Amino acid sequence: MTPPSPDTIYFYAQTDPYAEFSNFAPYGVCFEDIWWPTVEHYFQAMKFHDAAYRTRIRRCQKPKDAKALGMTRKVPLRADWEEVKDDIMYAAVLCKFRTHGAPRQLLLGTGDAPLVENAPMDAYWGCGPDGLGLNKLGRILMRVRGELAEDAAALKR
Ligand SMILES: Nc1c(N[C@@H]2O[C@H](COP(=O)(O)O)[C@@H](O)[C@H]2O)[nH]c(=O)[nH]c1=O
Repeated sequence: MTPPSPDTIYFYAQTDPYAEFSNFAPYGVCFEDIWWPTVEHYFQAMKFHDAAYRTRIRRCQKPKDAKALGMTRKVPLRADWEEVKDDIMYAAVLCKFRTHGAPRQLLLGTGDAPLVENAPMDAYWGCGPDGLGLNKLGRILMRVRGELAEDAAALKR
């Protein structure tokens, strides 16, 4: 990844600005009539075909607990996870921002600013320890921002 520009917006912890952009933020999503407390709960549960284990993840009090259950390899990971995980994340993040007005307005208000998940240990979804990670979550947020701007423009037509 190229180095960040000066107007880059970083997000990660729930105690930092733009916490609403994190998958740990308390904005639920609904898929197939089932409500998930956060994007993180949904994303972690989708790693597994085991319905009971998915439910266990959904019932976690906190997203960090959902993530911990999702990190286990005692329950088999679905075989196609690496192929489907980006699409699952995109669908969940889009659903979150279409469902909840407050984070949607915050996201639309960032204009064209680059968005980066400042995750120190994650060079896939975030920028990783050296800041040069793939930042897939930030990229998804920028794509979702474009979709939301189109939604808003269509409403005005
Ligand atoms: N925000 C945030 C994290 N980042 C989130 O972790 C998820 C990646 O999970 P996995 O693909 O299983 O490694 C993804 O949703 C990413 O945004 N991790 C944390 O431990 N704490 C946090 O506050």
